[in-house]
Amino acid sequence: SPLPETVENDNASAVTTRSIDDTDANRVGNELNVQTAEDKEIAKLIEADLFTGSIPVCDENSAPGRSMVYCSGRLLQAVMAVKLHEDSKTFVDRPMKENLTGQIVIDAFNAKFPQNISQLNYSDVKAFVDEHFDLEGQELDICDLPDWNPSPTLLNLINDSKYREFAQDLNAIWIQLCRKVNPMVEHEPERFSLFYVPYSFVIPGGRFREFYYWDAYWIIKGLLASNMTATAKNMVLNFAYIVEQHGFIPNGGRIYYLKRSQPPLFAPMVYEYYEATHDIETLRQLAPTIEKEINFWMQNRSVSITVDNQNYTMYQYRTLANTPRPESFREDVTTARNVNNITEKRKLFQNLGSAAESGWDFSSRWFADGKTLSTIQITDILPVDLNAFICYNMRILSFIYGETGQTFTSFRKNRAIFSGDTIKKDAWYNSFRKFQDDFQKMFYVANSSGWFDYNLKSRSHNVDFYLSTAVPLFTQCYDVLNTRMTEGVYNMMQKNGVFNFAGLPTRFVEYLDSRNSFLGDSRKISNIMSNC
Ligand SMILES: OC[C@H]1O[C@H](O[C@H]2O[C@H](CO)[C@@H](O)[C@H](O)[C@H]2O)[C@H](O)[C@@H](O)[C@@H]1O
Repeated sequence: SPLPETVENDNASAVTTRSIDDTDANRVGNELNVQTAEDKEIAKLIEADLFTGSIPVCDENSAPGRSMVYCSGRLLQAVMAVKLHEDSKTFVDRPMKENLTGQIVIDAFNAKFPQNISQLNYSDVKAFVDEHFDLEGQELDICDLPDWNPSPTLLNLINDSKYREFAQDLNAIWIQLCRKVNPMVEHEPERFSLFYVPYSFVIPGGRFREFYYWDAYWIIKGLLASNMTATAKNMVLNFAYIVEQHGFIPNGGRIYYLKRSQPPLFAPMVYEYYEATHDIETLRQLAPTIEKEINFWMQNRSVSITVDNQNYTMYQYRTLANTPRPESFREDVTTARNVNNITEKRKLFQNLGSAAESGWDFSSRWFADGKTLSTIQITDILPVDLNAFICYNMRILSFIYGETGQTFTSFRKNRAIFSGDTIKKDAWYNSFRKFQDDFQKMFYVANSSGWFDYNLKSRSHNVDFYLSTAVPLFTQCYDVLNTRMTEGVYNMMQKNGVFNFAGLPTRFVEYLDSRNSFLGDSRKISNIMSNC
């Protein structure tokens, strides 16, 4: 049966009353040292060789000196087998103590514990980890947001008192969520799973102590509404720094996210920032980095398919990593408990990681049977939302090059010869127009009046309602003059009862496993809808 992920502490308000290193419930783990029959079974599954011949979530190339601690290996397995912490993420967020490196810690661990992982006990592993690791989150400093204002003008102008108070409450949360990476992470990266970034930023909060890629888009929109343009700029510059370091933006700010991203919203972030500030210098500086980021998706997440004799290039959430996610290691191994074949197990781990890349995590949208997590098959799916975001990126890139673009360089045979940015503006616009047409043919199902995911195996659309159907409206990946179509989409949503709630449902389904389920964390997608 599907195993819900740990969700406690998973919201920003959880941080309002505690300090950064007071991570309460996560500390408990298996403290009573009582191993149930199920714990023993899981420990056996965890000790199996899940790494030889696999693609781990990070390795010595991408995370030298610490991949063997945070991404794979016996210590990670031992911590998960004894259930050291209630939340698997806690361990992989703990820095190694001063003067230690991954190799030193692993050598010490292997010397002390040569026996099988499933024979280890909680107290011994806990003593070892406490001796070699600091508490989670200690490498992040709490910071001040110099552009924070307790009473931003724009928010005070909201007429409806409930919305106004809500916006003001939200504004008050920013100061609690400011983090800056401690300089020791830059100087001794081998001790940490955290990435160094140069500027302060706003985190989602709770167990999410680091930056998250797609969260940052909505955080930045909120900051801009609070007139915090300097903080918004810092966040955008951090992402640019990350793209220059890694060639893409990982899911979140830690090395165990190095093999997957999240919905591509870097260009939209910069666009929002530019619309609010008209800071053309920053736009000019960031344009090549934005292009680099979108090229990551084009080179690593595209798929060519032929439908009705027409060739298409579309995009997928699809990590290559095929080992359990370190921050959800126990959970992933448990999900795969009934899968014995190692190839099938790896396929399942790859699908779990790919679902995490979608930002929706474990939506029934990805399940072959619509209800069971272990039937997850996202790598067989072309998702509407991702492709609509790619479409948006192309359009924004054309816009950016239009803004930053100069003039022509010379006249030749009475024709102006354009160079650089102006050519890029046209090239990206042409890509956008072509993709917009292909997108429409690929995803729009006229009988169901909406855009729906396409399954590459069954070669059919999933016409169940999901709020992802609204993303093309937001990114305008359709012919905006076709009002009959957009009215049709609106009526389809109304018929489905989508507007009968205070928020918008992500999906109508009983399977409530994850954060992004029905009326759970539909906040991001709801915001998309309210912007249409
Ligand atoms: O630890 C489990 C998963 O947690 C993250 O996903 C959820 O939180 C993110 C931060 O708020 C959010 O961006 C995402 O939409 C949520 O589903 C993380 O992003 C996952 O990769 C991770 O496996």
